Amino acid sequence: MVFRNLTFFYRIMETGELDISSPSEMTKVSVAVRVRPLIEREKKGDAQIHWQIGPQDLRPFDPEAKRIVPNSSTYTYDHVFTQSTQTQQVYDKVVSPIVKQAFKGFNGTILCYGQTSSGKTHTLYGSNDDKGIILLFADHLFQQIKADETGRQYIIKVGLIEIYNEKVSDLLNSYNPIELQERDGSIVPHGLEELTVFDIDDWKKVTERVQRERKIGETRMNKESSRSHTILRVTIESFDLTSNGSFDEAQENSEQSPPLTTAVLHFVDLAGSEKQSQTGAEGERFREQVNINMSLSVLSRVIQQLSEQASVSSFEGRSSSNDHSLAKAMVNSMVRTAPRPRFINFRDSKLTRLLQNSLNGNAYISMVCNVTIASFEETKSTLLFAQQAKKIQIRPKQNRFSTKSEYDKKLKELHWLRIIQARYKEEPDVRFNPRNNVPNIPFDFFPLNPGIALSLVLQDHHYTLPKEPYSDRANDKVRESQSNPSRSPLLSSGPNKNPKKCRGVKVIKSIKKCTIRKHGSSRSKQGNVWSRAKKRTQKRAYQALWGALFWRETFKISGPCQKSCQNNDSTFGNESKKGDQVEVGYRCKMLEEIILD
Ligand SMILES: Nc1ncnc2c1ncn2[C@@H]1O[C@H](COP(=O)(O)OP(=O)(O)OP(=O)(O)O)[C@@H](O)[C@H]1O
Repeated sequence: MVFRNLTFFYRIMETGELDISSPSEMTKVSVAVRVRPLIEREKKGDAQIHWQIGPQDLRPFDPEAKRIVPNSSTYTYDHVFTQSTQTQQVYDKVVSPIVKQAFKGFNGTILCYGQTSSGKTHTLYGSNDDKGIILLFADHLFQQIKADETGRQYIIKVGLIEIYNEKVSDLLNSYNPIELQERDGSIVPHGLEELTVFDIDDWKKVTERVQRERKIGETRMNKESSRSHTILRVTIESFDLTSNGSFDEAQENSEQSPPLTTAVLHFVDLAGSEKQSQTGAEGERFREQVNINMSLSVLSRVIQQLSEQASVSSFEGRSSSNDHSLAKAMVNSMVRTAPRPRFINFRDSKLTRLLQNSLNGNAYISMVCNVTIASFEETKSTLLFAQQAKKIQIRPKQNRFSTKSEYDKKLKELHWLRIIQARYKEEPDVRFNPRNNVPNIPFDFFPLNPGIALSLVLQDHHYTLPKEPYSDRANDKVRESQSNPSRSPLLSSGPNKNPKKCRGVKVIKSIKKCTIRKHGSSRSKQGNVWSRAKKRTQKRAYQALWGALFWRETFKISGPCQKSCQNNDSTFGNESKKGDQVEVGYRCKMLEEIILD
């Protein structure tokens, strides 16, 4: 045990890298400090140098005496990046190990922290001559997917959450409000609509939107200061389709590659803490500043509580592995007297509530603390925060799914997405400039809600799936399974053991009805709620209209339904010929599932 720990320790000392090769081990948050170059404002103001940068540390520097402050503390971190470092180097050391783990189903969080104008946004979003982490991540992600020769399939979804004045909203979807709900002990952003991205071009379109929609404002310290915290949430789902869609066969290989894993990555761009005297904020800017500072001080408190908790549990860990009774008694008495926080104040701000799952240990965390050597107090405060964060212990778990129904559900989603992708590939403009008299539909109306789209398209008709909707290696498997219904992951075959009522035709809505439908109408008579509800309705109608056109082209109309399922009392499949049985069963099943969604 001692030997293993020592090896682990030396590996960190040698490489300076976070070791996340053995996921069951408790590990620590990886903390890096990035020093930005002096900016125009500082150069003009004859800024003085207050910090000396070492290979892995920073020390206070006396600009008058031109030497390190005697007897001062040394602040040491996993990595220290100097003014000349490009973000690519930051990415390789800090983010890349987390992304590699995400491909195996482990969550990750990359958090940029620092005072206002210290370089957080630059690190995440970059500039013309220095690509930011978000774009470097996308390159890495799609390269890795392309290079995967195991036949695994991936679904990538992106959402953008903004916390502005303690209000949480969906930045890519008309600022719809997001509610933070607790489900099975995890915090879920309820109401967040994630976009599916298929390639790097999609990704660039999303990040352009992010840059446009982020709330920025000018202060004395920064011309483009973030006025909100933004969290880019990326979900990577990966499937093993090598077993021809058969869950049992996939399970057999599950040790090396589980049939279905999912990982959530958060890229957090925090607004920087600010002093009113420095920024000169007034009115709305001042209100924003108060909220930013409040949520950051809660974050600091939470980080401190978690680090105290980690010290207590490491005492406990040592005491249990030590057999010497006197030493054990001493350590136990220290543990009893050590300050153990009764609870962690996650609920005190929306930011900490949203990051609760990650900070609580179920995610690999890397923090990039941005500083400038031109300021003493602000940089010291960031360095102290980073020291606390270093102590937090984490033990992420692999998110793997093990039930057949979860697997089948995901396969079906993958199938739908592939159809959309194939359609989109043939005609890239269709996603952004749909034709057929539909005015410009903003990007966030995609991917369309298949339930609404189908409900419109299927009003009078039944449709058959195109025979060859797409062509690539993994999709051949799906096609193969379609031609062999007994192995199909998507279609039900043979006599239906649990016949259900066909509800498809009954619940279909017309476009008109959909347009006038009001969401949240129970509270709709009061001010904002009404207009928000109206906005959503309008969006949904657009979505539906466009969806109808989209699907009408994708699916072939096979004429009005002549089959027994048109009658609401009948059960699907029972009275059809053998050849029809699968088709009708699938159609009805799909309708029922999607419309009730
Ligand atoms: N590594 C860097 N190289 C070159 N310029 C940088 C670097 N980091 C930051 N800057 C410049 O410093 C200024 C402030 O950076 P940025 O807006 O990223 O700060 P911030 O921490 O996000 O500030 P705020 O909290 O106010 O939003 C910008 O002009 C940016 O271009």
